Amino acid sequence: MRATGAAPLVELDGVSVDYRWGRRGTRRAVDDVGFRVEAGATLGLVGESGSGKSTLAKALVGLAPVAAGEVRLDGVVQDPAGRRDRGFLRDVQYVFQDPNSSLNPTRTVGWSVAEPLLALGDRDGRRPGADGVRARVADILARVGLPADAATRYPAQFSGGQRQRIAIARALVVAPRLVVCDEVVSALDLSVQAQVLNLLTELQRDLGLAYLFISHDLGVVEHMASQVLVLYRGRVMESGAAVAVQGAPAHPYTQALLAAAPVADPDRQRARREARAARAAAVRSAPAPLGESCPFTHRCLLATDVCHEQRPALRTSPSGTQVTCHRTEDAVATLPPAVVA
Ligand SMILES: Nc1ncnc2c1ncn2[C@@H]1O[C@H](COP(=O)(O)OP(=O)(O)OP(=O)(O)O)[C@@H](O)[C@H]1O
Repeated sequence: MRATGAAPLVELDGVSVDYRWGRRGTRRAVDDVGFRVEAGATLGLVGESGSGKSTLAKALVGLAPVAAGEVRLDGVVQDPAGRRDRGFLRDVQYVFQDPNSSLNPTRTVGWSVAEPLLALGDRDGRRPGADGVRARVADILARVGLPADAATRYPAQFSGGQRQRIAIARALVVAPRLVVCDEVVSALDLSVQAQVLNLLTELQRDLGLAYLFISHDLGVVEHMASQVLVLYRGRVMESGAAVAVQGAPAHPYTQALLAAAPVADPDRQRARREARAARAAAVRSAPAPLGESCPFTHRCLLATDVCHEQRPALRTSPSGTQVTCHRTEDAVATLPPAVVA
């Protein structure tokens, strides 16, 4: 492991993740993606289901193995196989879409919130005594807006929004510096979503937290993040300041996401047909690799031969974002007024 000077809090550089596919094959879920998150800042990760958002975040925290590239915390390169030391696990916490995945239904809320503190200890590596743990749990539950007696009750006695607050408290009890928020409001009603988003904003202001904020909804991401990274099929489509990506999207995929227009996906239809054929032959094989083309080609109204033949490099778009698109000049020129406004 090595440290580099004046490093960002978290940095991923050219990260790829492969999952096992069939007996011997692998499937690339994230392909050469990089980003950085500075202390106290929020980076939004956006893309439709299956675009690799969670996989990328899991590569950060060591839950998905890194096949290529580097994950760094404070400039220190992390183990590609996923081992993380206690310091990392305190510094970087993960909140999932479903709070039930981190809350034990048979244990009190106080127990679930205290557990990471007991497992990881304080910053000095020591476990606080019983009184210290109780005080910390009470403080953190109050911070997330739960009543004082919440610690003695069970998860089932709370609403979905309150359970997500408990999951956030559980992440915060070890005083992390960055919290991965993975679709944390997707399962909540709209009014409860707004309350939880406001809570996250307040916590960031009060505690100086950084967030990696994951959502399929560009509107929600823009509300939370100053910087945005748009993923599709494991690759970066566009990145930049949230206002620029939202206000003048320079990639046809970002434009489609914003317009929320249902776009036919021949890629998926083809993949389904191939899967059916493979099942029929009782042979499992990896899907055709993306190869040297733009992965959005088959859904893109602007695609030409070059899009099928050459993988677009990351470059600056006319609207100032970073984009991987051969046709970005035309994409920006043809922005519908509703998107530009
Ligand atoms: N453990 C796994 N083994 C094999 N393939 C996986 C695994 N986890 C995810 N994948 C595949 O990797 C790709 C990216 O999945 P990922 O969950 O990262 O996407 P996502 O953008 O977070 O989508 P969602 O919002 O639906 O979770 C998908 O094709 C998915 O099927």
